[in-house]
Amino acid sequence: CSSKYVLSQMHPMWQGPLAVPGGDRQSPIDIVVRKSVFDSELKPLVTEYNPETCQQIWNNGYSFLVEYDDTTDKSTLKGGPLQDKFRLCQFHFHWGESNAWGSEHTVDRRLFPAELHLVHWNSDKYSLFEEAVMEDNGLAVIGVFLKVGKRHEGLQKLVDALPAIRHKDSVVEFTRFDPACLLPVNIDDYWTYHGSLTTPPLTESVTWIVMKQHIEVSHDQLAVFRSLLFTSAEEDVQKSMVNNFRVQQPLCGRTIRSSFS
Ligand SMILES: NS(=O)(=O)c1ncc[nH]1
Ligand SMILES: [Zn+2]
Repeated sequence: CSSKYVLSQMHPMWQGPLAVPGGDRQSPIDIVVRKSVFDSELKPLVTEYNPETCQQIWNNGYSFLVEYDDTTDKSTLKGGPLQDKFRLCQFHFHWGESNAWGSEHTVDRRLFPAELHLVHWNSDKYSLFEEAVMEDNGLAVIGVFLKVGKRHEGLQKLVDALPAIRHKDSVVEFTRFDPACLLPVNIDDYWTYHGSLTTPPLTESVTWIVMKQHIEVSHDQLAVFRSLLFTSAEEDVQKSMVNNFRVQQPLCGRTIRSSFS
């Protein structure tokens, strides 16, 4: 599936090139439900997250990341489509300037106001994220759609920390946060496919696991996400951190499997 470089004026460079030369398993994509294939061999996902491994929250100039200590197998993911054990290293979100869009993946073209990504790397095969990120089976990212509705009590601790990291490269200590509280009630129903990171280095090393069930956050909670800035404190022009999602990529004949029929 050949790809061409097309850089539009409005294309923010943080997204990296719109297309990766020779990339035939890029993300994000639209999940066409009726074209997904039920795979009865897919197992339930097993997450074992230890809140004690939560370390900091920071603004990296395109999203905010909650980072975990991944020097030991304390917060892990296994099962589902995965053969190995994966270690949680961080989670972050993508969102829009309005509630009408913001997610990276879509379901039958349906957009959600935001999407959570929990990023894990294969600690059975590799010893560092930086190593795993270059390998086919190196990463596993859980995607969870966010809808605007009732306030998410577990998210509020994170929302309250955001004003302290408004600018790019700001970081604050953030501890004892259990990312399991951000997962939907039902994590047995998901779609899975082989894809890539959606931000640089865009490497094709991700087993994507996109949850069918969304979580709800309040309008006000999402508004605080939008109060973050892409820009550092020194820059003259401050740009609000919104629409930090990548454009969708060609499926290139890939099959999306579902864990449910
Ligand atoms: N958005 S993503 O989860 O594909 C990602 N994680 C790290 C870099 N990019
Ligand atoms: Zn992401």
